[in-house]
Amino acid sequence: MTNHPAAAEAGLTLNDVEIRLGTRMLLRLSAAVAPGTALTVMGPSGSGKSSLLAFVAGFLDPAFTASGTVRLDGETVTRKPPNARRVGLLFQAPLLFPHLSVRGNLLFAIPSGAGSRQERMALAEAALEEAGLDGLGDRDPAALSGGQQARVALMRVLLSKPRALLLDEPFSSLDAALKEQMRQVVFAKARERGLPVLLVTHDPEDARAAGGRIVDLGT
Ligand SMILES: Nc1ncnc2c1ncn2[C@@H]1O[C@H](COP(=O)(O)OP(=O)(O)OP(=O)(O)O)[C@@H](O)[C@H]1O
Repeated sequence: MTNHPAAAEAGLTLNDVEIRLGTRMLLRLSAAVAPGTALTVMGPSGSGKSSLLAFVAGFLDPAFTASGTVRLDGETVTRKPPNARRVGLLFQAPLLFPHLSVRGNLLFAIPSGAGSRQERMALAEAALEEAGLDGLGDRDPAALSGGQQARVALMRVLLSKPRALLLDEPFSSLDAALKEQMRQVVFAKARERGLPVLLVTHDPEDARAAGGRIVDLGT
């Protein structure tokens, strides 16, 4: 059997990533995040956590200078535009489109070319069911609870078939019980789908739930 180099490098790889703001070195990081595992990045406010996610996703503000490489499943994407990278982002707020129904939000995420309209509808329905949201497809996102909105946001990002999940304080707006529930759901689904996760958080409980390595930019 041939040992294909790309296969040996499944997941998200950061090589010698350096991000500077003017003359200030914000961060230096090399890491390999295997499919279904997580890397948690912690550190004080202003240490560059969100900038790291922006660099990996391809939309780092030009105020920063960055070097190093980002690889996804062996493909170097450092110079590719965000849409060609196929990474999925989840932020503190669910950021659902308010003018689309819940189903519309899910359909919007499905890559073009993912089958007929009927097949796409079936994917959206399956996602609603998987998230325990059956029967809520016609609602406006604003008519859902915070926990339900968070689950729509998660299913929307998973339907986009990302090669990695980038999470920026994804649970911080949820109350304690929901927070724990969403942690379980998000990391279980990432493991199930074999997605590498890059998590930025202030909360050690998020890091615990994610498992895997923790990098502290403050030390
Ligand atoms: N567009 C920008 N132009 C100039 N400076 C910026 C810009 N965005 C962020 N910064 C600065 O860059 C530094 C790193 O910001 P970043 O948001 O990456 O930190 P962070 O660790 O995610 O912080 P927090 O935990 O508060 O979200 C901060 O000093 C911030 O003020």
